[in-house]
Amino acid sequence: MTFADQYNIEKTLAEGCFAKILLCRHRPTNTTVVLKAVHAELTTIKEFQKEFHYNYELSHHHHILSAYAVAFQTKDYYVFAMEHAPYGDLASNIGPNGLHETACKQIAEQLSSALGFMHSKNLVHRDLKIENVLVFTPDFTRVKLCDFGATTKKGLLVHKVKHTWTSCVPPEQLELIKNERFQCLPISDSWQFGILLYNILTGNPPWQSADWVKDQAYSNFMKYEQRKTTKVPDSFRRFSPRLMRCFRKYLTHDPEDRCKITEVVKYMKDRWVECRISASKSATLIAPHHHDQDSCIYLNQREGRLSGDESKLRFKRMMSSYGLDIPIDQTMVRRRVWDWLSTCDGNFDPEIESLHALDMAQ
Ligand SMILES: Nc1ncnc2c1ncn2[C@@H]1O[C@H](COP(=O)(O)OP(=O)(O)OP(=O)(O)O)[C@@H](O)[C@H]1O
Repeated sequence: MTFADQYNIEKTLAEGCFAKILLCRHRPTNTTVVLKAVHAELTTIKEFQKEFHYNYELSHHHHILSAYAVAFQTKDYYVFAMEHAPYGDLASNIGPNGLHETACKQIAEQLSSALGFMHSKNLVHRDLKIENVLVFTPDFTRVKLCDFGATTKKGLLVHKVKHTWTSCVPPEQLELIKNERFQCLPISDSWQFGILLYNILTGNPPWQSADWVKDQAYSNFMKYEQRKTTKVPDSFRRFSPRLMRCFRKYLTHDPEDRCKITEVVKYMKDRWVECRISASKSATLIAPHHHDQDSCIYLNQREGRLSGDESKLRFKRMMSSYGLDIPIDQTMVRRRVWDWLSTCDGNFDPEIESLHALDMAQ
């Protein structure tokens, strides 16, 4: 058939090398659907049927994208229909500094449930990344796993997934030579889950590739994970010891030691991100006693990407959003910030902290 027989194409949501994702209105039922149109030249009908079949059969899980019982072929495409995710994918929802801890916990819980369900059916997703998680509510209380193009039965021999980020490839697969096949196992999803968790918490993957020879960030983490050093890698220093324990289990270099996908549920009641103020060399760790995580601020972040002027501007904007408008009475500001910080932590000692950030506002 042709698209025009039954569908009005309203928008192209995404277009990759292999497929187009189209937002459409199905005229006979007047419903909005998304059509995944896979280039017939670039895939086999068997591969298309496999993706559609897995997606459709897994659809009844609350956190797996629903595919409808609709598949057809046009001149150029194999097509199947699915529900529309109104807020797009996770990649387009994460800012440069990642998401709030509460949102990350919700996402982690939902995805571990979806992947745990797949693993219970002896299926491995194999392409878990932020682009393959769709958002249904703006507060992330409903997200769903999508793209079952690489999904494979546990134990089958497979090639590496093509067209994915190197940061998502588990170390045991990086080490393979070209075209070498390996056994498909659920622990590769566990690895990708660990990477995704870091990615949503910080806005970036933890390293470029899990190659301990070429990638310093990975090599640092691997030494820590294998207890060759107690030094927490810089890029993980914002996390609590409990979350570090969890990361160690997901991102273990040796696949045999890697945890099951659902391990993360054991860490839901723990604090994940610690509140650090690294304004001076004697940076104090401030762990608020209450659970209002919005009160966590990172002043003068080590990884800060802003130039001095941008930081000043941003800081001024932040102060004015708290009612401290410019021109600022610095003594007054300092006193109010001290007061606020001491309510966060009884141990806070204003003598020790220089709060360099305040000087930036001057
Ligand atoms: N049902 C949907 N609702 C809204 N957006 C969607 C939907 N399905 C897919 N998308 C968007 O389209 C993008 C690509 O979808 P999908 O991963 O299924 O295609 P793909 O060609 O297999 O991609 P790739 O091979 O690059 O992983 C998603 O990252 C998402 O942004």
